[in-house]
Amino acid sequence: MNILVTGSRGQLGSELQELSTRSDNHRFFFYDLPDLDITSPERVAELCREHEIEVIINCAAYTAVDKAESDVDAAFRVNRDGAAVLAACAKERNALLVHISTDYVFNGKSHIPYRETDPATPLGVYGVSKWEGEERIRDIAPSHWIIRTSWLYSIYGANFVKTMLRLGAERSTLNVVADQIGTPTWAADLAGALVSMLERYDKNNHYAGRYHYSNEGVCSWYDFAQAIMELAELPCRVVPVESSQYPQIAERPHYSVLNKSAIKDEWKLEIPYWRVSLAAMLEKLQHGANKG
Ligand SMILES: NC(=O)C1=CN([C@@H]2O[C@H](COP(=O)(O)OP(=O)(O)OC[C@H]3O[C@@H](n4cnc5c(N)ncnc54)[C@H](OP(=O)(O)O)[C@@H]3O)[C@@H](O)[C@H]2O)C=CC1
Ligand SMILES: Cc1cn([C@H]2C[C@H](O)[C@@H](COP(=O)(O)OP(=O)(O)O[C@H]3O[C@@H](C)C(=O)[C@@H](O)[C@H]3O)O2)c(=O)[nH]c1=O
Repeated sequence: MNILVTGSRGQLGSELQELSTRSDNHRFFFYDLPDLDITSPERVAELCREHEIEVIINCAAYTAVDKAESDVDAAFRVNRDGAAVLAACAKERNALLVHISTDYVFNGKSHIPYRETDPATPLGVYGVSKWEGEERIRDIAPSHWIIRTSWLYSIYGANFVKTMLRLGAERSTLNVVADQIGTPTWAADLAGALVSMLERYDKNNHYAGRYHYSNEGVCSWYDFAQAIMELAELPCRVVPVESSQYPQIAERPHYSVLNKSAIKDEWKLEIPYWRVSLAAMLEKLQHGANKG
């Protein structure tokens, strides 16, 4: 199949690029700004025509959670309107749209892992813009997978793991919130899951579905930071604090663990435990693979 990957220089897009070199079954076409702006219907249509695209994987997004609170129009333009543009193009071409969304569509009031059918009531602009993007896709594209994930990190780009490694090397103590609970996800695992699903995708069988995917297990950002320091053997002491002691512009959900039963049962995926994946990512970084 011919697959277009948007936002290809981000964390997930870069992991897909790395994986694509090992896939003989598909032809991947990777695009990011400025060559492809997903808010341009003309450019999206042109590239899809040129490469005879059958699947679009949308990794493009506005992901700056705090900045989105003041940069509202930009967040909605990419996360809602860009998603709608891709959905319209997928419909026109009879193509599958694989769209990535977030645990931040939930308000965090639950105490059991969120299912795909649980109501979305996002707390901030980023979450609302991603939720509205999901809704546009459901309304427009007959064939789509909406895949919600959480706490992504990668050797590529900027993320919490790299921030902790940097701060851990500079400081002797670090305050990290312990009352926000979720699950980290190595973007390499998510990329692998997407490719594995696409290997088994039947393009004659239109399907609209929503799935949750993260690594296995549960932790707070504090636990995550603690594990990073331990595995990277950094002497920094991580101090657990409440969200109120670490003021941020956007409110984050206190609990955003995702229930992954649907994707595991339907696609027979084996998902690694978050600490195992963290160790694998750090190992890769240690071997000089730090990208961006
Ligand atoms: N990061 C996380 O923790 C999580 C992310 N997600 C979701 O997963 C997906 C992938 O995230 P991740 O890889 O971390 O994202 P990144 O922020 O690493 O990458 C997003 C990419 O999209 C590009 N982009 C931004 N605007 C446009 C546009 N208008 N047209 C085309 N490309 C654009 C960005 O370019 P530039 O950098 O130049 O702006 C960047 O290269 C996103 O949908 C995100 O919402 C879900 C849960 C957690
Ligand atoms: C750097 C730092 C962060 N924190 C807190 C802030 C925040 O609550 C949490 C994580 O910080 P970040 O800024 O990396 O988190 P954030 O940008 O909220 O990460 C989110 O990004 C979007 C795109 C998603 O979709 C989410 O799944 C999630 O990954 O850790 C500390 O407590 N101490 C620190 O020193």
